[in-house]
Amino acid sequence: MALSTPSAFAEFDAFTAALDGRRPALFLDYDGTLAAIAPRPELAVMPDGARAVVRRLAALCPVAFVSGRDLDDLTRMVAVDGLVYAGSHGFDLRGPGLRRQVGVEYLGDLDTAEGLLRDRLGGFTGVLVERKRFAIAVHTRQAAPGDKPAVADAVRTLVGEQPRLRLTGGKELYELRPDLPWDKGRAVLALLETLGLQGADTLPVYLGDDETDEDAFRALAEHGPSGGIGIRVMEEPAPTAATWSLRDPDEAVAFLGRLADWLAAA
Ligand SMILES: O=P(O)(O)OC[C@H]1O[C@H](O[C@H]2O[C@H](CO)[C@@H](O)[C@H](O)[C@H]2O)[C@H](O)[C@@H](O)[C@@H]1O
Repeated sequence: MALSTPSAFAEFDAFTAALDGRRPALFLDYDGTLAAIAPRPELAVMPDGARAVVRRLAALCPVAFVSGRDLDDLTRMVAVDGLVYAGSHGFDLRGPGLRRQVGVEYLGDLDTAEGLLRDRLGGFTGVLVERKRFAIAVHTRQAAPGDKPAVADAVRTLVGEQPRLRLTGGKELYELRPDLPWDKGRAVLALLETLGLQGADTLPVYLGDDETDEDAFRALAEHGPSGGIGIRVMEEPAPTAATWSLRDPDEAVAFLGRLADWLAAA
């Protein structure tokens, strides 16, 4: 686990040298990576400038979004046609000629858990239960600080009662998802295979900011002969399996713009 990683923006020439003549296949996280963190999910809007850069890049190399958001929500927020989108942390995939859902047999478990969470957490002001097709997020960003330990206890108790689901974390949230060996990393590897991007001429590059993105960084670090590059978006150095970093979503957009210029000139 690296603690300090070079900036892919400040050291852009070194970053492009690491591509080693290969075309990047870009995998982009949404919240905290291209959209700044906001008080509520619907307020985390991707700037038009970011959308324009994504459109430019999509004409130059493969681009996919991989997010914890619900697939339809993610697709609506990004609003760029023709891309591959993976929602619910990679359980729900859609793109041109592509449709795959992992864990359909867990939808009933998620429905049950959602009902119980809404019942048990309804008394906590500011706690938001967000249902995605293949995951449930419990947001505590707007909760009273004094309520947060009780919310955490309630979530953990419920997960203990639902052995077919597992708990993951994130920025001011708890998430329940099918207890399957599937995550953003496995979804990215599956996409590389499905989209025919495993050739020696392509290098996967994943941008993300959160603990669920670490699954993708690890998967790419361990990925076959061609490997892959992880870029963690983070304001402070933190342990990460990524090998490069960017400071915040603004810098991520600036980096992607520079990458688009570089690819267009190449
Ligand atoms: O995989 P991502 O695209 O990074 O999605 C992870 C979660 O992002 C959203 O929650 C986070 O962003 C919210 C808006 O900025 C913020 O209010 C919240 O505290 C963050 O945890 C989204 O709502 C979740 O469904 C995603 O799983």
